[in-house]
Amino acid sequence: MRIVLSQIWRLAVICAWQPGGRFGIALFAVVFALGLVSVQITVRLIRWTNDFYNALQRVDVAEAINQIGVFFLLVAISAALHLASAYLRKMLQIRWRKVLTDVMLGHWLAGKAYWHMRDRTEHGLDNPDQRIADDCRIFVYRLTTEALELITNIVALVTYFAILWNLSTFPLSFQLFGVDISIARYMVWAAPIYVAISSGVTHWLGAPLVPLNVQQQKTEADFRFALSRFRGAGEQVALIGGEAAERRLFQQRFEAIILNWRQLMNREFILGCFTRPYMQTVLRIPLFLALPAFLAGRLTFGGLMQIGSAFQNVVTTLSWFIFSYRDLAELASAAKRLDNFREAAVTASMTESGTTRGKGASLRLGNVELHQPDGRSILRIDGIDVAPGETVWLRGRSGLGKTTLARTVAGIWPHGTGRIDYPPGHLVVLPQQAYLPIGSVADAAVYPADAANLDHGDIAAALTLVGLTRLAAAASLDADVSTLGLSGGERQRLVLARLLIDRPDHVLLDEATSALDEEAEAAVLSALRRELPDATFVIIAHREPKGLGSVRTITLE
Ligand SMILES: Nc1ncnc2c1ncn2[C@@H]1O[C@H](COP(=O)(O)OP(=O)(O)OP(=O)(O)O)[C@@H](O)[C@H]1O
Repeated sequence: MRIVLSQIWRLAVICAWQPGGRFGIALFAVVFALGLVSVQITVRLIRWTNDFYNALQRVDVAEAINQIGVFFLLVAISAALHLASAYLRKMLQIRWRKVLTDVMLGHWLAGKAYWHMRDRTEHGLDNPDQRIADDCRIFVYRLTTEALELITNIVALVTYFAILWNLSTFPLSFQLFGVDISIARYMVWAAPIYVAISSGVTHWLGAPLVPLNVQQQKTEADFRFALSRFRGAGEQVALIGGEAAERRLFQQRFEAIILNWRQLMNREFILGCFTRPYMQTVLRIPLFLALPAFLAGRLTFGGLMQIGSAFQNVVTTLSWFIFSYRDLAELASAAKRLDNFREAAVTASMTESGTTRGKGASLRLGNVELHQPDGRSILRIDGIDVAPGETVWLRGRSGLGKTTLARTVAGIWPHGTGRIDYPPGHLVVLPQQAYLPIGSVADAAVYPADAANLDHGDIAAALTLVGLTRLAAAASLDADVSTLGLSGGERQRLVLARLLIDRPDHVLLDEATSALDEEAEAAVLSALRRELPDATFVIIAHREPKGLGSVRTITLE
């Protein structure tokens, strides 16, 4: 329980204290104040019950009509308060959700945490996209709703209790085994005892809902991930005829949803067997309890209805925990997943590389040894020195560790030892898989820069130089790149065009031209060399790169 509360607290502090979130505190306060006014309206309604029913008992028509007017006025104020409160609460929710989402995105992207966490599927770390999109929404919605209700209910409780205390002046007197027993103000004591026992039972029955909710979110996300991954790999699956295998996977993942869903619905059913009858009895029990006093003539009819109404308010306010158990369970599970995710992202963003990185006159690797995450050795390099402006071809058998070396030079592979020195200037590493972002051809050609800040004439010229003349036309630059059906080679050319716009000082290409035929590769590489005459080129490839002038070959073993 303490852990859950501290998780909720940490996330709530993020929502409220980050820039942009503080105005939310003011909104929270206003909604809370509206809640207090609503409590006063309810108090007035309790008094109205007395006035109205006593008027009925006296058959006082004028007073009864007057009270009906008062009733409509109170209802109108109550409705206005409710609408204003709901509106402001939604403003608060979207504001805090934005803050929380921004913070989570920041943690995920900082220090390339998203990359270090990519294979982690422990509790709360799976499907980070869902953590950010869904859990931030659920958490903020539940937090604002439940926290406001909790605070308002505490204040309301004190108010209703005071009313009940003042009204319950009569004792309950009965005989037990010949002994006279009299319980003063028994209506006041009955309410909390009744609710305390019921809350205990609710918690006992509902506790398994928290882990079941966590698991439900996970299974849903796993299913959605399988579907979206399939969508992205449509061509490969279609070519190989993998529909049946994919279907099996979808079914497996959906079975997991069903399995957990059944447990969840059983548990909710068990809990409902208690809370549902409870909700209905709560409204009747006060009348039964106050009946002895009414029958003994200690209460008027209006007094009976008034005390019933006050008791009902105390019990329903105290019962907030019981009625909200399912929502509180959802809040707790969203907080748990988000807090675990946040912690893991912060830790991942601080992942330290085993290799020492420094500055030097050339790109120099000294005694570099690369490992797999479990510590097994991949590749050892005694020394490689690449002078600025030089062109080097790194070759080695498949699976030797060339891509891992490229990742190490790029600074994202942490498992290794040794030292790497970097010359002054800007280094760009391009992998074999050409990544095209969501957006236009121009966006893809300048990624990660913003196409809006660049001259489209320069972008068109770069595309022409890498052989993508058909994309260089103004209309094509604005076309959605995902709709063009670009071939593997065209995608690689598009990515290589970025070098002509970005103009880095040092370039490391990890099989970034592997989808081009030799002639096309030579044409693109010679265009790159011509346009970037002073740049260093390190090419990882299985065949010798042509078009770059004199090339030094280093064979890795
Ligand atoms: N994230 C990872 N976790 C565990 N092992 C990994 C990981 N990435 C790479 N490896 C292992 O490291 C070894 C080297 O892989 P790498 O991709 O660097 O080879 P490569 O020389 O680029 O191969 P190829 O020429 O086939 O592209 C392989 O045995 C691979 O399985």
